[in-house]
Amino acid sequence: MHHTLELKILDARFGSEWSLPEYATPASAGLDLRAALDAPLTLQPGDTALVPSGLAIHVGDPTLCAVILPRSGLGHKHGIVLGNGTGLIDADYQGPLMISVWNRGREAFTMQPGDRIAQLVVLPIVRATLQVVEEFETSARGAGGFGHSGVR
Ligand SMILES: O=c1ccn([C@H]2C[C@H](O)[C@@H](COP(=O)(O)OP(=O)(O)OP(=O)(O)O)O2)c(=O)[nH]1
Ligand SMILES: [Mg+2]
Repeated sequence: MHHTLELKILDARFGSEWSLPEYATPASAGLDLRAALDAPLTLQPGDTALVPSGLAIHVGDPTLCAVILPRSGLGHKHGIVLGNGTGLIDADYQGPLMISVWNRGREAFTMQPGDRIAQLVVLPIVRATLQVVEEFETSARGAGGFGHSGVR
């Protein structure tokens, strides 16, 4: 599936110092987002900062959304993940794309302006109509959950 994503450049360093987000390989799902910072920013363990991406996107199509996800290497090796777990970008959002960066690790971490700190993924969305019922049709799982089937 392909979508043309409208993008506004909010930070003039894109196009000169920094390249725009791009897919690293022909089958990559994520577009890396940069920290559009004016100066290096150090996050102490446990700290969170709302970092501008320097970009705005308009997904437009209500059957799509975008999500901001951690980068694996930063998340696993340095504990740099997202303060909101996953950032959900609604298809009608047109404001600045912001990245909530959380240092869940045990050591301070410094971001430099332009560092690729998270990634953007465009996903299909099913919008549901809620239908109130008294009973559900019986399913194989029923109400079992939260590990009720054990680990082996
Ligand atoms: O990591 C994120 C998460 C959200 N957003 C923007 C896009 C999204 O469409 C909007 C609202 O996000 P969400 O609905 O998750 O936050 P909320 O706390 O419910 O705010 P609102 O009351 O504006 O919906 O904020 C970002 O820029 N970065
Ligand atoms: Mg909301």
